[in-house]
Amino acid sequence: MASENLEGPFPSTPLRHQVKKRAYVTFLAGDGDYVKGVVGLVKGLRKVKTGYPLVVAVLPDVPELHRQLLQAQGCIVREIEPVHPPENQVQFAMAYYVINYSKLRIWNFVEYSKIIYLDADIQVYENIDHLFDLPDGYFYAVMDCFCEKTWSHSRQYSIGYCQQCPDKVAWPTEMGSPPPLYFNAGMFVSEPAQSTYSSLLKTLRITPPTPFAEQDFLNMYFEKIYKPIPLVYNLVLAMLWRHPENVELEKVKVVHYCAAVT
Ligand SMILES: O=c1ccn([C@@H]2O[C@H](COP(=O)(O)OP(=O)(O)O)[C@@H](O)[C@H]2O)c(=O)[nH]1
Ligand SMILES: OC[C@H]1O[C@H](O[C@@H]2[C@@H](O)[C@H](O)[C@@H](O)[C@H](O)[C@@H]2O)[C@H](O)[C@@H](O)[C@H]1O
Repeated sequence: MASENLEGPFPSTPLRHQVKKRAYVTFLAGDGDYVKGVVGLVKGLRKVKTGYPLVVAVLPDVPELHRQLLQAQGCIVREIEPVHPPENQVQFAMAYYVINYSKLRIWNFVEYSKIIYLDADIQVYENIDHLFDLPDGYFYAVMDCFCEKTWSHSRQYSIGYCQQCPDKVAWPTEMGSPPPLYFNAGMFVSEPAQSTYSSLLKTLRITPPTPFAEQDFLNMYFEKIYKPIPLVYNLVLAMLWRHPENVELEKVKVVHYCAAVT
């Protein structure tokens, strides 16, 4: 007997009566070790007794064996097509990050009313399901840090300014307004919607790539509705040595083992 589809939505149910669901989402590309990160992520979410599934958005190059491994761990595996930045301009983004534009596909997961996105190099140590109850209509994420060498291309880095300690080196008035608050795109809370998804892709087509690829793009796109949440929800490791005064380790719920340090 075919396994019963318990996932829904069920075609016979009129849309207005379908219960919109919530899910954690991560992104997986290639046949390398990131799949181990996803296994660690789903085990961590299970250990903290989350009430929601983990959906893994996989690019076509993720091997069947890795997909089966993730399904065996209870993940919902959904194949997505890559998203490419505007033609012939990809050189403006750091090559390592271009693959991450494909994260934009998750706004098309419209069977979910709200998602919490987590990179595969993230581990969850305490339950964060309550973030799903944050007010709708905003984009929630943790502020990033500009002090790593990966930021050496930026004005912030050149003058030693960081939003994590805005009083240490003040933004010079002669350089105009300080940059808007900037989030790390390895963890965020957002609401998939067809309108948002279409607008993201349409806007991307006319937006030249920049060093941090989709992270820069998402910061620009969601700037007006971005709401910072405490760093306990996405402790980027570099914060430990760049801004230890901002870290209360015993309160940290989510740790992000960013590329620059792994
Ligand atoms: O080859 C890759 C590169 C990236 N990713 C996914 O994209 C996320 C962001 O990339 P990365 O972790 O390298 O960025 P970081 O936060 O470390 O700068 C990863 O966590 C994975 O979920 C992937 O699956 N395969
Ligand atoms: O494609 C751009 C990426 O930008 C972010 O990673 C960066 C950022 O955190 C910098 O501030 C660090 O200096 C750097 O090491 C780190 O790789 C996101 O975590 C990742 O998911 C992805 O969006």
